[in-house]
Amino acid sequence: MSEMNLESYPPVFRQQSESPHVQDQAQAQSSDLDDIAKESIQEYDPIPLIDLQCLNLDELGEACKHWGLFRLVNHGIPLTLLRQLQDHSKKIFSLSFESKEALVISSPMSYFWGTPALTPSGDSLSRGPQNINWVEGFNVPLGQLSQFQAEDPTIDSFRLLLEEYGRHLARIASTIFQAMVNTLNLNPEQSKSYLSESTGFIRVYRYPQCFVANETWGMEAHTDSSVLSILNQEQVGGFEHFKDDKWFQIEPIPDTLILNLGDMLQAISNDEYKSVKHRVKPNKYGERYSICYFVFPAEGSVIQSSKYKPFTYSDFQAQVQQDIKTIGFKVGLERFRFKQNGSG
Ligand SMILES: O=C(O)CCC(=O)C(=O)O
Ligand SMILES: [Fe+2]
Repeated sequence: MSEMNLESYPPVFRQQSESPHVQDQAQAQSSDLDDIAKESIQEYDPIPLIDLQCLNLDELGEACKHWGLFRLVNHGIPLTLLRQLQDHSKKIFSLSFESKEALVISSPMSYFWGTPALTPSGDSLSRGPQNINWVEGFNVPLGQLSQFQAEDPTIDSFRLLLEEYGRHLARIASTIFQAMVNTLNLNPEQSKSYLSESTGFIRVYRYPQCFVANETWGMEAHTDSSVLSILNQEQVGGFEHFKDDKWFQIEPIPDTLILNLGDMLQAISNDEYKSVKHRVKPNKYGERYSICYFVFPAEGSVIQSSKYKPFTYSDFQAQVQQDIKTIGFKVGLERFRFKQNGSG
């Protein structure tokens, strides 16, 4: 078992054994989890591989249509940058819980735990204790980073690494999106506003070691609201995707990226491509780290689709936030789908 630095964990995650408090929370969730766990397949699924240096549009189209995600290689991010960012993230997560809270005060970044659902300003959306997700993270709106100079050297070098990483991710997302516009035969002019680099943000996550790993989620099943999401998971796996009514694990392969299609892309593609359902399993034996990038349509850009009422990403986000607050979960695209005619 790895050594734990409990002081660095948000208090809710500090139990070293199954305390009654955690058991209560876990029991509230367990019937849901039991249902899902039964379907879970404990084997790795070889997801499609896409080479960014020689993009094959047919393979890209197939991966988007049938999988909703793929592994990206030859992405052009210097491995030293990736390592530095991973090492720096670990260092920051190992600080005490209180220091992490203090670190982001008066910065555009926010620190959160227990849920990945945040308000547009980066605060956790309040949720009941029964759906605590075993995760903590930093939310980093890339567009606001350059105006911000931190006095604290730890956070300032973190900022510089994130900015550089963000530029690479923006390049990768634009290249892939452009290729998708071609495979889908979308109007290139209209599609320009469907992906805006300035909307990009990064989430750096740590999934604390978890002693009730069979009874809770690192991150519960969801689809991303983005156009595209690009993630890097370190050695400890736990990322799973849903395909053909089954859950599959995705093997962590160092230096590769996983690209997920989000809800906005599903709408833009008239449901030709699907946003992929995924989740993260917590780990009993060690901590898991991941770095995820999300990118969205330009502010005010109206998504025109044959399947959905015209809407902007802000309309979508407002609806998601309202649903999480009122009914406890995201309904997503179904809120915007045209009603079908007839009785069928
Ligand atoms: O941590 C991961 O690997 C996935 C995170 C994720 O799915 C999300 O932030 O939407
Ligand atoms: Fe996600």
